[in-house]
Amino acid sequence: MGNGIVRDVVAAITAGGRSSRFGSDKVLALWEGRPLLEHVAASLAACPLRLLIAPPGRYELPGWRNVPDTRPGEGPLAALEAALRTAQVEAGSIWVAFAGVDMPRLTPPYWEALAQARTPDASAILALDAAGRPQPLAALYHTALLPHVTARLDGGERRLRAAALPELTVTVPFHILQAVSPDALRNVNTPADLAALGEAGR
Ligand SMILES: Nc1nc2c(ncn2[C@@H]2O[C@H](COP(=O)(O)OP(=O)(O)OP(=O)(O)O)[C@@H](O)[C@H]2O)c(=O)[nH]1
Ligand SMILES: [Mg+2]
Repeated sequence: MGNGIVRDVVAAITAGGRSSRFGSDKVLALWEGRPLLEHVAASLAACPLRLLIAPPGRYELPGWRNVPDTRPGEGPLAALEAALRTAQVEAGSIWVAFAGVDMPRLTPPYWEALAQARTPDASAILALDAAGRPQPLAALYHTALLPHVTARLDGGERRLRAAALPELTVTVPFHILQAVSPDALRNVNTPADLAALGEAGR
């Protein structure tokens, strides 16, 4: 990954959604001739441990370990719990780069910019979008958050933005990310979103 700055991060792509707005499985939808899943995976290819959070056997991604949901069908916050748990078991206390499958414009420099924003106290690093809102997908989460995430899930919470503790979260300004990785936060929810993605590198 570029200068290798995020080699100490575990990669996790969450791909267990229903694609209900897309109308067919968006994980395998093609952009520039390759499935969305492969674009996101390419942005994290340098991470030594790579996890694909999805139902067993649904997708094959060489070099990526399939990790089933601990709470199947319960959404991306539950998928983050599965990712943090596996990362902790395999690698101990560590950062996890957590990505949606539907963000094909993510790049290694995007993740490097988040990684550079890490501080000793922080447990989440979130990008700010153009409107200044923190983005819970395509973010870094530390395994230290696992008890908090589990407790929120046990309490009925399902929103991914409940994962980060505000006082322990670092945000990265939109303009910094836009400079190194244009349109990295573009998210494909509908076929129209896919058509509007444009061309890589622009
Ligand atoms: N592992 C796992 N991933 C999920 C789950 N629900 C959503 N995701 C993933 O979370 C990311 C963001 O979710 P959405 O954009 O809402 O995707 P989606 O749920 O497939 O799409 P909609 O049905 O249209 O909401 C995508 O990468 C999804 O695949 C789940 O229950 N388990
Ligand atoms: Mg959804």
